[in-house]
Amino acid sequence: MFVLVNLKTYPCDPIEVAQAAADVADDSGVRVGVAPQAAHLEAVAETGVETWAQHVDPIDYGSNTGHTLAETVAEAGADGTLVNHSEHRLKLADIDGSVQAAERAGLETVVCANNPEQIGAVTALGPDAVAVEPPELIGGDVSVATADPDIVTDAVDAAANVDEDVEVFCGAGISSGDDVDAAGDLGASGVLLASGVAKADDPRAVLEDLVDPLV
Ligand SMILES: O=C(CO)COP(=O)(O)O
Repeated sequence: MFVLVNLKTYPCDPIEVAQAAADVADDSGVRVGVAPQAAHLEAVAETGVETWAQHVDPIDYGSNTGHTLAETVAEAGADGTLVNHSEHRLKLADIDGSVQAAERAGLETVVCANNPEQIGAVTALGPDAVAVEPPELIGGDVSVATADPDIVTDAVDAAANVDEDVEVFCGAGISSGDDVDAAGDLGASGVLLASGVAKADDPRAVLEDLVDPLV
């Protein structure tokens, strides 16, 4: 299982979380990544943690203002990028362009989607993974695997029907090792989470609990 922590724009210390995630990954052997804001990518990558961007734009070098270029994200030390997060939704053509830009720059890709139908559509674009995150459960305290297990199993089936090589993650409301375990039982090979770590008083303790069933 891959545990990918999206820091969004929460007012946490990205370096503290990144250092804790790097230590927890080292100690447990579990794959743990951190997705900070673009301005924090370089500092987060310097901790040694697997570092992910929250977004890249469907652009190339040149006359683009206020955009995020995949190559610059990779040079800052990122290993991968989210695309089409529910809080940064793109048109299908732009999701395709962002995935292509990420691949051009050597970044791994996780394309997010709201439901199994969208998972099928974005799987066809050939990312490394897709992630189903029901928007109504994001930021809540009930995990998607508990609140709506069918969404996860249907997403796994929808992706497999299009391309069995594309991994399926799930996210929303995940905050404990039990939630990670339940997601794995439903067929997910990774989880995306944010508030459970970013808003925690002790992010290191939450990270340790998240990986506990995987050790
Ligand atoms: O959007 C998410 C991860 O990208 C999920 O957020 P929460 O973990 O806060 O529900």
